Amino acid sequence: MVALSEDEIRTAPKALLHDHLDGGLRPATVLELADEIGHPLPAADAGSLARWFASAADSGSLERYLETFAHTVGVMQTPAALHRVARECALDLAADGVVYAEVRFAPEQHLEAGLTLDEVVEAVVAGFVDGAAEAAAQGYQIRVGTLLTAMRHAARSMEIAELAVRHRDAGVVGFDIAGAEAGYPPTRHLDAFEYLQRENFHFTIHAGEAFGLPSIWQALQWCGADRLGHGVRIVDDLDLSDPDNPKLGRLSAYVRDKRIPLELCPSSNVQTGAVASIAEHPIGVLRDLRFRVTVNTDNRLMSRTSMSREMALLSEAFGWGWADLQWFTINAMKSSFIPFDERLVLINEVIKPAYAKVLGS
Ligand SMILES: O=c1[nH]cnc2c1ncn2[C@@H]1O[C@H](CO)[C@@H](O)[C@H]1O
Ligand SMILES: [Zn+2]
Repeated sequence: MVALSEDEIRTAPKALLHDHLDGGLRPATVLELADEIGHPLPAADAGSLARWFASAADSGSLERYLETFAHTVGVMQTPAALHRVARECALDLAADGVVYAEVRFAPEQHLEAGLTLDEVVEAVVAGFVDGAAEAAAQGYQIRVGTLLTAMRHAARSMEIAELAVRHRDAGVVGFDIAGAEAGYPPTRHLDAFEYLQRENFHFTIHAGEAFGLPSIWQALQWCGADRLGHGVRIVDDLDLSDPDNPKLGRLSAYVRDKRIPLELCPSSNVQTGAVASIAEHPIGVLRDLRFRVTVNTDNRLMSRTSMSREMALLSEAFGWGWADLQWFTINAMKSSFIPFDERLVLINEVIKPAYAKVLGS
């Protein structure tokens, strides 16, 4: 089968659950914002800056990959800058054919110029709303939900969880923890997760990316995560020695039985060394075993990618076609943090009719 191209995939509706606001800036915007505040950058034009982000992030280590965020977070410190980045994010995702996106960022990293946590959230949510409205005027439909992230090495998760709940009726649909995984287990933030559960709120946890099964187990069985950010190391709990008879361990069986969504991010995993190549990415076996797999971008700037590109890479590596892409898209919608009836509208009125056309039925 001929692989689907990025251009073909761009025309189909897609849903994205794992995308970092501070990992998706346009290179030209980083340059302009840095210029305004005198933030020193490692490159002087948009082309070289784009290459710098990609190659610096290509380090094989999550810790070194994360160092590149100093140059995006550094220029996102005012309401105007936050609004601009969020607005452009909505526009860029919409132009890529993304109809539903949950975009995350860590408010605690945007306080350097004196903003309050609430002001940071308000600027970002307003940027998403304005970007989505502009996209609609250009003929692209997109809905963007905001996830608030707490940094796992820091100690503000309870405050950020309360911030998320405070803004739940104004665009914030979930909570997350991110940052270096090794040495910072999810249980460090147990009070925040228990609070969110009492509030009937939704959260995902970055787990099973740079560290393995214990992190996934804690995220689910101690913290009660609704989804796993990455979760790719769940393959360590599969016995694939007999290809005709794959065996699931207790944890991987639980993840599959409970339909726990895996927010897989193929290109990001190759850059941080979590997997060797797209072709060897466990998404192939996880999809075959019918885990609740979703495809995501993680950081479009650092990976020079988009939803269409991630799906094109997978189509090429695994021979996947429109039916597979529809399955990933519906999986993502089913796993989203917006209300059930709103998910159904997107699935039945936007996603299924568009795929029915390309599938020729
Ligand atoms: O793949 C990842 N794993 C863990 N942390 C990440 C990843 N990508 C980005 N961030 C972290 O999340 C923060 C908020 O968006 C970013 O500033 C970055 O430090
Ligand atoms: Zn991430």
